[in-house]
Amino acid sequence: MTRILLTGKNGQVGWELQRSLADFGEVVATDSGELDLADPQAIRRVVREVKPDLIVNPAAYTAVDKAETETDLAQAVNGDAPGMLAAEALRLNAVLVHYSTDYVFDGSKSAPYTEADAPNPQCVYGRTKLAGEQAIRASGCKHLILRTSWVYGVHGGNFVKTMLRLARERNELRIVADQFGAPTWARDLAQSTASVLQNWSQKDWDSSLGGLYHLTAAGRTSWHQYAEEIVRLARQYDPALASKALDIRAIATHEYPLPAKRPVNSVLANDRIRAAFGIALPAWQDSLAECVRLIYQQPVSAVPG
Ligand SMILES: NC(=O)C1=CN([C@@H]2O[C@H](COP(=O)(O)OP(=O)(O)OC[C@H]3O[C@@H](n4cnc5c(N)ncnc54)[C@H](OP(=O)(O)O)[C@@H]3O)[C@@H](O)[C@H]2O)C=CC1
Ligand SMILES: Cc1cn([C@H]2C[C@H](O)[C@@H](COP(=O)(O)OP(=O)(O)O[C@H]3O[C@@H](C)C(=O)[C@@H](O)[C@H]3O)O2)c(=O)[nH]c1=O
Ligand SMILES: [Mg+2]
Repeated sequence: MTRILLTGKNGQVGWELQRSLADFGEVVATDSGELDLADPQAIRRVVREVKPDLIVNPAAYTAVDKAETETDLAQAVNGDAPGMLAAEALRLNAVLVHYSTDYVFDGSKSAPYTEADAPNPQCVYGRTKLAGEQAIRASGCKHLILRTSWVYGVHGGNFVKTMLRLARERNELRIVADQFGAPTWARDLAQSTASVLQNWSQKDWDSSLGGLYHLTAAGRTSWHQYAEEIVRLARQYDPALASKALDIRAIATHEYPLPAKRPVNSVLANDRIRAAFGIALPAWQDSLAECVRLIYQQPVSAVPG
């Protein structure tokens, strides 16, 4: 039986992984109280106690704007902890699965980014996430780094839930229309992580299959077009929204100033993971429709607003 140490069990992806990984092995799921990734001693102690065959690390410091000022904590969790998990994985001959972000790119490329494109992060969050990737690669442990983008889900905070709340509260939304990416459902990520592991284990963890992969929903959109689709879907389920006149205005990035700079284009090409493991995620609109349906299926108290 495979023993799996999971970090960040209450995050969007961590929550979904608790279920998806259960088919693959025995999951020891931890939150930041049980395993504080800002504490190197705790990392060593917990990994040595659990003695996993597999470490799956969706935990991260994900507050993109706050990271601009809380730089040390972001670096500890995103930049340093992955290297320590990797060093412990190497000692145990365990496999490390880690998640990274489209925000490692500067966004100046117009075509989708491949794994071979040079990262050039423009914000602290992106820089610390890149440091985490590099530490894992340098460790020599067997690993997968899955770079994804614009993650949303039923569980946890995300852009979808923010839009559902704002759509109720306001008559006008102002959303940037000049940044492009691929909104990716946490459940799709968790399920494909489990499929990749299943597939890789059947190939006896062939080292040549490890490394860096882009894994996002298919297609591309802007935050503005994404917001329009979220509201369109929500109108089917929310009587208060169904007939409400709502102006969803397209604005430019400079009209919505934020501390952290985001990439203009961060669409990721998924060819490599499809070739290696036969994995391809659905179009972003299809998964979004399913997720919005599930959000409204929750008890009323769980629906934002
Ligand atoms: N969200 C997104 O849009 C994207 C995310 N990613 C990456 O995907 C992965 C999963 O993201 P997502 O699920 O959205 O993240 P969330 O923000 O939903 O969850 C992050 C989790 O990390 C945990 N965490 C934060 N600090 C610590 C700490 N010091 N020690 C232990 N755990 C900690 C949090 O736990 P607690 O609440 O207990 O603090 C939380 O459960 C991350 O690596 C992220 O960088 C990549 C692209 C897009
Ligand atoms: C709430 C809001 C946001 N926006 C803009 C700001 C920003 O450019 C864009 C997205 O805003 P958010 O702050 O929700 O998203 P952001 O925190 O930038 O999301 C990122 O999170 C990290 C963790 C990642 O790894 C990235 O892939 C990405 O998902 O939408 C508006 O234009 N109007 C609004 O009302
Ligand atoms: Mg955010």
